[in-house]
Amino acid sequence: MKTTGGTDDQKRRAAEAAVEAVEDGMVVGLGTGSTTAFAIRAIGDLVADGVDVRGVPTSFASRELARECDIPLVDLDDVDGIDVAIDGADQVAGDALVKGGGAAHAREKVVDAFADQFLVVADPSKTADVLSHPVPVEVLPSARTTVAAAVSDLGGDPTLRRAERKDGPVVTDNGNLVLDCDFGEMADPEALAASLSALPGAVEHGIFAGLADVVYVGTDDGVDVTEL
Ligand SMILES: O=C[C@H](O)[C@H](O)[C@H](O)COP(=O)(O)O
Repeated sequence: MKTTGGTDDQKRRAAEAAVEAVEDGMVVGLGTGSTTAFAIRAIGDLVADGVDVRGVPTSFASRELARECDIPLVDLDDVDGIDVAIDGADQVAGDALVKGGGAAHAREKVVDAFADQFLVVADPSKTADVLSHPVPVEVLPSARTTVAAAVSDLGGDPTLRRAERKDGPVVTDNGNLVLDCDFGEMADPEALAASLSALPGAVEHGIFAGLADVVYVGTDDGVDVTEL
């Protein structure tokens, strides 16, 4: 699993604070990543204590971890709604996020946007005044070059994400490729998000603008909570 600049204690504090919002009978969206992993483990502890929670995983990795933690799982098709989704971020600036460092952002966006409450868990290395983290864009394999050209036209610098332990590209859980697109500082993330969403062959991008309800940032001695 990808690691980031924050410490495990910071991530755990943020995750455990967010899990306090999980109540008996809830359907919970299970995000992806090293920070959310602490939340999934804490939800597993609730389940072990007899709390009735059903999880909707956002990736192969979150499904696997939730299974290890004996969290009952359901598909999105099987539920009328999601009460709370808990998910990490690669960068947070106000109510806008960049996600997809683990290439899970397409399914994450479906689950996080559908939830009544989307709780973001992060550490201080993720916070910024303005988003500048490269934006992952999941693309159909056949659209790699056309989307890359369109991203360049939008002022971005696209790089095909390569696997670390395989000679070739990262392939998402949906069988697609990822272009990491560096736009520098994004003055208007919502407008950029709309432009990326309009590109033929771009399945989903990692800008989550206006979706989060609460951001929990774990620090060395507590948690900073921002309600949006
Ligand atoms: O695709 C992965 C997700 O969007 C993650 O939630 C994001 O990359 C943050 O992961 P981490 O908590 O490991 O920094």
